Amino acid sequence: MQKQLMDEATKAREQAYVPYSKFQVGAALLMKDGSIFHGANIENASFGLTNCAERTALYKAYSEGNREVQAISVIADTEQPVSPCGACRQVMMELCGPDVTVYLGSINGKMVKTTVGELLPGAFKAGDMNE
Ligand SMILES: O=c1ccn([C@H]2C[C@H](O)[C@@H](CO)O2)c(=O)[nH]1
Ligand SMILES: [Zn+2]
Repeated sequence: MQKQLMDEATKAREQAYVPYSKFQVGAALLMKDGSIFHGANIENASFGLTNCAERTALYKAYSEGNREVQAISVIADTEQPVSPCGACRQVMMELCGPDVTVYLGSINGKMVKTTVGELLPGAFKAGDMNE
């Protein structure tokens, strides 16, 4: 299962639009109904507008009306398994919750299995806001 989901993320990575960093990242979501969503990083000349692979995949799934994420995989050309940025960790927490499995990989074959909660302990949540 994890190998298959990593393969899906590897496929997604090919669609990265990365004229600035040349750093391709792919993500894949396995939904509870068995369907797969793909995401790649999409950069912009205004660098801050860049969207990471993880958020691309999550926004695609939500936009298509599928909110039931079972597992996430992310892959890039890194020495160690790729580490999602803070923004993606925050979005994963809100859209998936802490218990969803996350597979982080490198194209060199290294992989770690973690969870959204482990990636963002002490996350800020909607319930933290006072009325
Ligand atoms: O987990 C990560 C880390 C980085 N990036 C992208 C953002 C940018 O396009 C490039 C360099 O930061 O990699 C992702 O998509 N996901
Ligand atoms: Zn990110």
